[in-house]
Amino acid sequence: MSQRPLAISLGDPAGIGPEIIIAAWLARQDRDIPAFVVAGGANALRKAARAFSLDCPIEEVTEPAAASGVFGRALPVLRGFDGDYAPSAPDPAGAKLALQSLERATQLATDGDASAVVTAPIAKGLLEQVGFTHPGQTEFLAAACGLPDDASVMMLAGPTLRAVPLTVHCPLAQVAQLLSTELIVERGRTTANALTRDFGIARPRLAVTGLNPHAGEYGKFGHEEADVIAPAIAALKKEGIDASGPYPADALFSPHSRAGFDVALCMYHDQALIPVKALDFDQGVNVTLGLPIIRTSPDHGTAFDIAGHGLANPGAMIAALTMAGECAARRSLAHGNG
Ligand SMILES: NC(=O)C1=CN([C@@H]2O[C@H](COP(=O)(O)OP(=O)(O)OC[C@H]3O[C@@H](n4cnc5c(N)ncnc54)[C@H](O)[C@@H]3O)[C@@H](O)[C@H]2O)C=CC1
Ligand SMILES: NCC(=O)COP(=O)(O)O
Repeated sequence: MSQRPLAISLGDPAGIGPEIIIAAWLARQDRDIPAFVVAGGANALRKAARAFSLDCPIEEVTEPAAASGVFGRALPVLRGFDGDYAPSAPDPAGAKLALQSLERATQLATDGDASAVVTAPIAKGLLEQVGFTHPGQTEFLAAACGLPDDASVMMLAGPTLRAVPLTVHCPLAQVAQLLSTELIVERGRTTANALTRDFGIARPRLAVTGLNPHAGEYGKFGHEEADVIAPAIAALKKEGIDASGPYPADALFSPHSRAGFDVALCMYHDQALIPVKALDFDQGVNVTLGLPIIRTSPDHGTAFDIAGHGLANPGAMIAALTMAGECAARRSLAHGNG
């Protein structure tokens, strides 16, 4: 296992980020969670621990390398910037802290000082108000790695199902125009490579959904399956990738069908995220594929409605930390650092 810590961004301090980070630290021994360091926000985390009367000492560190030594006795937090803890009351100051933390945690990974970045939830609309210009963190991370926004691919992964939305944060009305054979081939290729590199699946099986009801019903309910999706599947197969479909999306997530693939490539956000969250909400991980760095995140959002109430389940954050650690170990082994 790599000795470098995982870097966690705080997320929006008005959301459930602080409480699930603290809960994950408290579970570190029981759940065998790799050492992590939070990028900034020591005051906010200290106040959150106090608000829940949790025994979570916060220790500020100046270097990420110090985090692994601290992790057993205290939650290590990188010194540098801070803010307040006001659960359920999002404001621009909190959004600014969330952005600073995201930028710093990402930099730790791109500089090689952290083995992966794990992001706590942010509210994209609020972040935009303080200068965030990307649709989401998935695209921000690609840019931080010096790649075009569309180089990164979002995958939602739980114990039961993995699913990739091929189009993500866009109006549903634009999905059909945004889909192209090239986009499906590129994202399918990135997904297949990442499942091999980071998840150890030698020959991943990709099941591709249709866009329309009944995958178009022989053209009666739409033509994207024949015009755009089937040619992409043929091109992926030609590259030696085990892709099949297009399948009617309504039946693809049944237990019978799930046994036959490693990942579903879905045409739009909700087609992919609804089944993963319905099946695995408290263990669902959002993982970014196609980058030189590893990034995971819990599948859920800021949950402003329950922040500060002690209702947040830390399971998805713990799963994100565990998955990041496993992917980092796999990359480290592949580089001969085992
Ligand atoms: N990875 C990220 O940074 C993500 C951020 N978001 C952002 O979060 C904000 C709120 O989005 P919503 O659609 O309301 O989704 P949400 O996931 O924040 O909340 C949906 C529902 O699930 C509940 N919930 C969420 N996480 C929970 C947990 N760990 N334990 C117990 N209950 C939980 C909430 O209380 C709420 O009722 C948006 O601004 C969105 O941009 C949404 C998804 C992912
Ligand atoms: N619905 C997933 C989501 O909003 C997470 O997006 P990102 O910030 O990880 O790109």
